[in-house]
Amino acid sequence: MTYCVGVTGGIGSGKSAVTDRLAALGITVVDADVAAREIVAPGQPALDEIREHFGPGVIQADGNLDRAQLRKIVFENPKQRKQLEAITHPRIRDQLASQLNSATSPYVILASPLLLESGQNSFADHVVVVDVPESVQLERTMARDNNDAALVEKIMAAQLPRPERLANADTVIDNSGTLEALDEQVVQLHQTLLRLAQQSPQ
Ligand SMILES: CC(C)(COP(=O)(O)OP(=O)(O)OC[C@H]1O[C@@H](n2cnc3c(N)ncnc32)[C@H](O)[C@@H]1O)[C@@H](O)C(=O)NCCC(=O)NCCS
Ligand SMILES: Nc1ncnc2c1ncn2[C@@H]1O[C@H](COP(=O)(O)OP(=O)(O)OP(=O)(O)O)[C@@H](O)[C@H]1O
Repeated sequence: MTYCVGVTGGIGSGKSAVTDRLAALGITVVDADVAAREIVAPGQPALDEIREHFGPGVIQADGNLDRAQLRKIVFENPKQRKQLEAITHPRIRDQLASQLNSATSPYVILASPLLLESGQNSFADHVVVVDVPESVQLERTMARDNNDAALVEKIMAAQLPRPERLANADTVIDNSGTLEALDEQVVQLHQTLLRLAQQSPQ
């Protein structure tokens, strides 16, 4: 398999800001949030299981998952979140494996908010953590998603605490500054990853 770089970070830390820039440099980005949507598309078995477990109230009239409804249920109740993860995570993992296997760029990115929590880091040869203080995570996520602070805090509480995430990093990208400061770090990161990928015995 192509040299795999896991990119993680809490909600709103700037994973997409980093991976969009790497994609623009020609690197294939496999995204767990995208895979999570693909495996619950209408007609997929995971959507039927979600309907059976959570009831018809989490399905919209057009047959798509009512994400806002399910979001409220699972982040209010850790037991329900675990049930949803039991349905989705094995399928997300299979989807990621198949997408990673078909990548042909010099290295491949696996972007995932739950890289460490869900064991997806077993795919990764190198782990990059995109890091900001929790106050910045909260502020940027609220500005982006129009969610209230209480919900964002509950989502953050369902993810690894910042010190534990940082303890698992091979490289840390500090995204507390401007997007220009991020650009500079990403250019350097790309050079480092090209070198590591080239050195890696495949
Ligand atoms: C609950 C759902 C329907 C809410 O959908 P919504 O469109 O509002 O959010 P989206 O999927 O874009 O996720 C937004 C962010 O929430 C966080 N998040 C999502 N699921 C989880 C989870 N199970 N635990 C902790 N944080 C999570 C991530 O930071 C993610 O980037 C959805 O997040 C979901 O199906 N989650 C379970 C699958 C999963 O774990 N996905 C994360 C990638 S592995
Ligand atoms: N350095 C920065 N300065 C200002 N805004 C930023 C910066 N980096 C990212 N943002 C903005 O913060 C928000 C969160 O960033 P982004 O969507 O990249 O995070 P993410 O880690 O991918 O989030 P999620 O886990 O929810 O998918 C976005 O609106 C993005 O445009």
